[in-house]
Amino acid sequence: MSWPQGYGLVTLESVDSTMAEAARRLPEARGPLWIFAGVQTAARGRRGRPWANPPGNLAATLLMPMAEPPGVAALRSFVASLALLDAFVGVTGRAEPFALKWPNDVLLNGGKVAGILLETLGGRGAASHLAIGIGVNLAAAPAAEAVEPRALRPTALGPETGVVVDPVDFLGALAAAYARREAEFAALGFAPVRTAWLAAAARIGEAVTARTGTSETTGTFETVDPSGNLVLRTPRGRVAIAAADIFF
Ligand SMILES: O=C(O)CCCC[C@@H]1SC[C@@H]2NC(=O)N[C@@H]21
Repeated sequence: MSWPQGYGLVTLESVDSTMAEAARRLPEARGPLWIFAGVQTAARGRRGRPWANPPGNLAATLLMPMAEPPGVAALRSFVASLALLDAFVGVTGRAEPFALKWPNDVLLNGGKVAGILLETLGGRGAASHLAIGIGVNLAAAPAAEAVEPRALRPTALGPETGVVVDPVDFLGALAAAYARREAEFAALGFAPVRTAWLAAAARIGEAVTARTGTSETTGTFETVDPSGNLVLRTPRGRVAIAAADIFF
């Protein structure tokens, strides 16, 4: 495995959550650090949901120093989802079964194969680090009944494609892809990331529903704007949504 220069790596057999481990390692964190675990006993997903982590799946968090304002740093969820897409294409040799779902899920044949959880950490007043947690269903997916009623069907790379990948090998592909995408983001900003993300986006031009805690908005998925917001065309006009769960 060729590991990207400047990125540290911690490998753990078992941990509660690589997100919790990232928070514990914050005091001694210097540059970007990947934290990989073979097993997680208390993995968490977006919006406080539990995340199933059977053995053979990838669980990792990238702890990144964060120099920009939170809104810009958060665009790394698009950087990370593109890196995941690159890694999937690299290990399978196929691009067409994969797509990206706003804000940062990766789909395989329309099912969810990977999720990303972004958290800010540290600092007094302003956060000093970003923790990018990545879970990939390589070997097994949770049962459909284990996810929310309208959520996408979970799927896993091995059972769906016949491509069996060891989590450590996948991490190598992901870390290399992330380093390339991060370098592009640092040099050129969000524009090329946005263009590449939109080229792989699921359901552009189709009706989707965005659910925030209290309300739902249904509209045609037009684009993702230069701030990373989801843009829906609705009977009331165009609506830009910063954070929501999307249902197809
Ligand atoms: O809800 C989602 O789609 C995001 C899932 C993120 C899961 C990963 S697994 C590695 C890291 N550790 C955690 O506890 N969660 C993230």
